[in-house]
Amino acid sequence: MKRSEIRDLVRKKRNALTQKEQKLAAETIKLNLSQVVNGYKNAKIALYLSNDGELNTAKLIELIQKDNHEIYLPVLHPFKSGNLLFQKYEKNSPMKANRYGIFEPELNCSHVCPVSELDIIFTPLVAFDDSGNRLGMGGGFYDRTLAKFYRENWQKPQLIGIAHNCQKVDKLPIESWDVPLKTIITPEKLYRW
Ligand SMILES: Nc1nc2c(c(=O)[nH]1)N(C=O)[C@@H](CNc1ccc(C(=O)N[C@@H](CCC(=O)O)C(=O)O)cc1)CN2
Ligand SMILES: Nc1ncnc2c1ncn2[C@@H]1O[C@H](COP(=O)(O)OP(=O)(O)OP(=O)(O)O)[C@@H](O)[C@H]1O
Repeated sequence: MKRSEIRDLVRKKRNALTQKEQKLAAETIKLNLSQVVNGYKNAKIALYLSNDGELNTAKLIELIQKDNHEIYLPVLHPFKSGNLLFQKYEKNSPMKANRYGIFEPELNCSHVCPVSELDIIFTPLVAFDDSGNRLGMGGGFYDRTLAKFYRENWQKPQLIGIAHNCQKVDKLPIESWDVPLKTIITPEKLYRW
């Protein structure tokens, strides 16, 4: 199957999850989330606001904030097209919908954190495979933003994918620019490669 076909198929699957299934997934994944965040103190953690049937991250963000970590959200880069910035998110941060209808903090350069200073980036994904390869929404945003940091034994930030169990496929066709993940959490399992 082509990447675009897998993307369409898995997006349909996750959008077909019922509200009850979504709620259960968001509750169940908390344990695996705690496993990967445990050990960090006052960390800088990038997450994202869910869209398109993604596992709902609202409660996960609250959980992480309660533990005294700082939360950062992706903001579409205003002039470096296809790249992301990560900006601090607090309860009262002014927000606006981006061109995909996803809410992001209103750009304020003094609240932007360089990628190299983030401890963890939780990435959204559409599909993942047995080897930790990741397929996203097709914008190349995370791949482009992380490309300059990616090398063997890269330690920080730790990249962790979040997905529903139904987003796993056997094998993804990979491209040279794909940044693989070493950790993915689903409600069912914590994958490490
Ligand atoms: N929750 C969340 N936030 C995220 C991402 C994500 O995958 N999930 N992104 C991860 O990179 C970036 C946004 N990337 C996105 C890329 C495409 C579409 C999308 O809905 N595409 C439409 C076509 C829209 C159009 O071009 O007008 C579609 O495919 O139906 C959404 C987000 C940054 N923020
Ligand atoms: N490091 C990079 N440099 C330049 N172009 C890139 C880079 N990474 C990805 N792209 C471009 O972005 C486009 C989309 O890539 P791809 O389909 O892999 O995105 P994705 O992983 O699904 O999306 P995302 O990372 O936003 O979740 C491709 O046309 C690719 O050429």
